[in-house]
Amino acid sequence: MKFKSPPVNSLSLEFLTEFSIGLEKLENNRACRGVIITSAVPKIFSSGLDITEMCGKSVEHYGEFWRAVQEMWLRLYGSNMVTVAAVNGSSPAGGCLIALSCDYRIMAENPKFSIGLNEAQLGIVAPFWFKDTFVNVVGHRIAERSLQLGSLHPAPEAQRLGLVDELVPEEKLMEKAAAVMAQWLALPDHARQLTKTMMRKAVLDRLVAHREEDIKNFITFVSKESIQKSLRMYMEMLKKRKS
Ligand SMILES: CC/C=C\C/C=C\C/C=C\CC/C=C/CC(=O)SCCNC(=O)CCNC(=O)[C@H](O)C(C)(C)COP(=O)(O)OP(=O)(O)OC[C@H]1O[C@@H](n2cnc3c(N)ncnc32)[C@H](O)[C@@H]1OP(=O)(O)O
Repeated sequence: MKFKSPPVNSLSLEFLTEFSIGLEKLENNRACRGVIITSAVPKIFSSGLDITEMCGKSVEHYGEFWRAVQEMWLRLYGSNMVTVAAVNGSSPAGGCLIALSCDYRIMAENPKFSIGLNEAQLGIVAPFWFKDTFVNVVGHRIAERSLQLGSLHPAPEAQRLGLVDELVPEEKLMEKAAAVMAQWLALPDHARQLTKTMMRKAVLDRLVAHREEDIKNFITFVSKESIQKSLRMYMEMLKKRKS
């Protein structure tokens, strides 16, 4: 799957819906045992959740948007397929969540590309299931420091921390992703799938059990004037940085 929503592959409601439908189709296709996720937009894997979806919209819209974010994660993190992220550009916040939800992460070895859960920098809080996914990849201490600081880690640092599994030159990224996929697909599906479920079930079940509460929390949180102000200021900062 190649993300192609210029300029920055931000995860809008429409993008998330299409992504989830795409994953569902592949999941239901018995001929498909694995998926490599990458981007067709130069230098950007995904800029994370589309901030405009969280600014100045109705309570109903926030609820629909957050349900779509949850749905995408439940499908990807809970997928029976082998999932490999070929991270060919920067990948903050929700973009990082997508990579973290895969079975294996390969990143282009460009120090200008960064990845991480930077929510704290926007004045917002990564939800518990973002945090759980992160902890499952890098461990508690690294996740705690990185989340509190809202760190975006340049590719070499991301590899040192275990946030990505390996770095390769950008031109070799897809070749390497295909080799990793072949290695993972060499195992019997049932054994690999049951193992994956065993490792991820508790974290998936926790969101399933608290899904409606999580949506309510998101709506309450994002509707606060102080949070709206932080998000607006962040968008302005992005625009200023450009000019
Ligand atoms: C106690 C707690 C209780 C309850 C909690 C419950 C819920 C939790 C609540 C909230 C959690 C919400 C979780 C959010 C996770 C996220 O994903 S937030 C998004 C974070 N993303 C970012 O910080 C990335 C921001 N973007 C960038 O850093 C750069 O744009 C990037 C490095 C990706 C690319 O740089 P560059 O190539 O230079 O491009 P530009 O910066 O010029 O951007 C081009 C245009 O795109 C717009 N844009 C960029 N990112 C986004 C985005 N994420 N959403 C919307 N729009 C974006 C940018 O403004 C430019 O627009 P313009 O051309 O100026 O119109």
